[in-house]
Amino acid sequence: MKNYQKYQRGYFMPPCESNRWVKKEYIDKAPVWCSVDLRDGNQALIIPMSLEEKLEFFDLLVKVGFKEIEVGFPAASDTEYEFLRALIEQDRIPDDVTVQVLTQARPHIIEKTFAALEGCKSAVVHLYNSTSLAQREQVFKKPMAEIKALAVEGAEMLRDFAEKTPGNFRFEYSPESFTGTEVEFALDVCNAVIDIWKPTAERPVIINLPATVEMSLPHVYASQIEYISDRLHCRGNVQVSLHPHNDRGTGVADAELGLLAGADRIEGTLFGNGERTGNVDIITLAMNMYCHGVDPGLDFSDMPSIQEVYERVTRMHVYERQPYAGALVFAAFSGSHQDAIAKGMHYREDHDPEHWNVPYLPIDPSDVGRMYEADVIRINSQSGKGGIGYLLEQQFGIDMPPKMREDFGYLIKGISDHEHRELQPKEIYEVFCREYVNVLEPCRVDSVKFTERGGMFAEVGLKVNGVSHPATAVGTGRLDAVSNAIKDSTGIHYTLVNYTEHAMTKGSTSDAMAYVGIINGSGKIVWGAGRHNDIITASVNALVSAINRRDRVE
Ligand SMILES: CC(=O)SCCNC(=O)CCNC(=O)[C@H](O)C(C)(C)COP(=O)(O)OP(=O)(O)OC[C@H]1O[C@@H](n2cnc3c(N)ncnc32)[C@H](O)[C@@H]1OP(=O)(O)O
Ligand SMILES: CC(C)C(=O)C(=O)O
Repeated sequence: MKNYQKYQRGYFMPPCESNRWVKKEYIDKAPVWCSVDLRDGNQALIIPMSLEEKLEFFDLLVKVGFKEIEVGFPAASDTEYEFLRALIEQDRIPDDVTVQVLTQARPHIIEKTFAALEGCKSAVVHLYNSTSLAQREQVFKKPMAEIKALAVEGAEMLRDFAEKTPGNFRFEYSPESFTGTEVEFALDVCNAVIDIWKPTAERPVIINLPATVEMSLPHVYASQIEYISDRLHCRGNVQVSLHPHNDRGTGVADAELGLLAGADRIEGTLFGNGERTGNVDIITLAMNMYCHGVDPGLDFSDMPSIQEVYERVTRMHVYERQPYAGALVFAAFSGSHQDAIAKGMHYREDHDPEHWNVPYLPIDPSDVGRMYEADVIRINSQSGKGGIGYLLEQQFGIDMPPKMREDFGYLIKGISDHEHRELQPKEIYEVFCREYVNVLEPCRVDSVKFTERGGMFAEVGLKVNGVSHPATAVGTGRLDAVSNAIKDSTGIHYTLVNYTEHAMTKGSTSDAMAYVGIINGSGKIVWGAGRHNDIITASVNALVSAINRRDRVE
């Protein structure tokens, strides 16, 4: 990367300190949200949305709860124009939703914009012109005064057209390329526009300060916002709006620090679609507030359907690691994360079900329509006993003793490692059943009869390789008696060290599951499990399974 000297910082710091925002800790109330998916998002697509697709997306935005929606640039194309006409003529704009349209400061474009708005009950008309040093020098080739005049003339045209067009119109002005504009100049232009529009409490004006291209660290942007916000004319009747892009990957930080710096409103898109690296992702912003306990005023509780519509109509793909929405953002493959999540979920159930504080999961996946079963604990060679055991417990009601979880964990990791793939819960369950449960060859017990004779006496109908080995013995309990009988009759050496059992809680079954651990001839612990609707049979099967598996563990 030898060409770095080609670049220089192109932003402008405010002329005096503006950093009160630093002392604020978090965003304590939702801003006014404006979706620009149908305009900025749309103008960045390889194939812009069709009219039908825009209608479907509009309905989705309304459902999510947006009250301000930039529906397009009606002078740009027939589709943009017709889309706004369809919204108006088909009466598809709910009373509590305001549509917004974008226009350049050019008479024929403004005229066409107002023509498209005919019959619209209320709208925000959004005027922009670029004010940056680079655009003044290279694109418009005009000095500051002429650029300001362009804004002023545009503002006057909007005012005049609004006066003669029926409807309730509010105005928005963007000094486009704000981040490359001298801050005092941006302020001067914005104030000149405000002076023309004369905002009132009933008809406030929006001043939108876009990070058209992100050029600085987010704290610089925040300082610029605070400087301007403090000095705007009629500030009480002006909404300061932000429109961050994401060129440096810090669009969300721009928006958040900008809100701390005094902004009232955010323009952005779902999943951060938009020009180049995109507009700020409103889902991330809203969910960041949500997980600080602040109501964002937007509803993302059915993220999978939102994503489905978005991907279909934009032909974009939601990245697997996209905050709050990506397919993998709640997934834990690694053992220590899974273990902590499993323990955290149990802790929550037992101690504080009202609140969420589960390690590694900043929000409860079910709040955005994601499933614990499918989305959280996922098994591959990085996984551990905690997660694997938790998965079997949650999905199949298998609650192994801790030491057996370890044994099974290594078995599953090994399979995933050798096959080099993720294992699905059902496969894991099948391995568990195949490997441990009711392993009844070469030994099997077909019948047991217990009587009390100075201890528990067992008569065991034992078969080894299909040959009957009737056996009897006394023990301290039923399982001990059966175990002694098997040992005496077969000469197999082992020590029974662990026994647990539980009723199966998943599925419509009255089965019991029993687990037995024995120490084999090499001094290693070997596990077996037994499943049956009779608890004694389940426990005998668990013992026999462990005995039959004893040579599998070296
Ligand atoms: C940062 C943003 O996202 S801004 C929004 C950008 N979005 C879009 O541009 C999508 C929609 N745009 C379009 O469809 C077209 O550009 C139209 C219909 C608006 C205009 O089309 P055309 O006039 O054919 O072409 P074009 O956009 O190249 O016009 C450039 C001219 O407009 C001027 N211009 C550009 N922006 C503005 C503005 N905001 N206000 C006034 N004049 C402007 C340029 O200086 C240039 O002037 P010149 O003809 O004297 O050289
Ligand atoms: C029109 C303006 C707000 C814009 O889209 C931008 O600056 O990115």
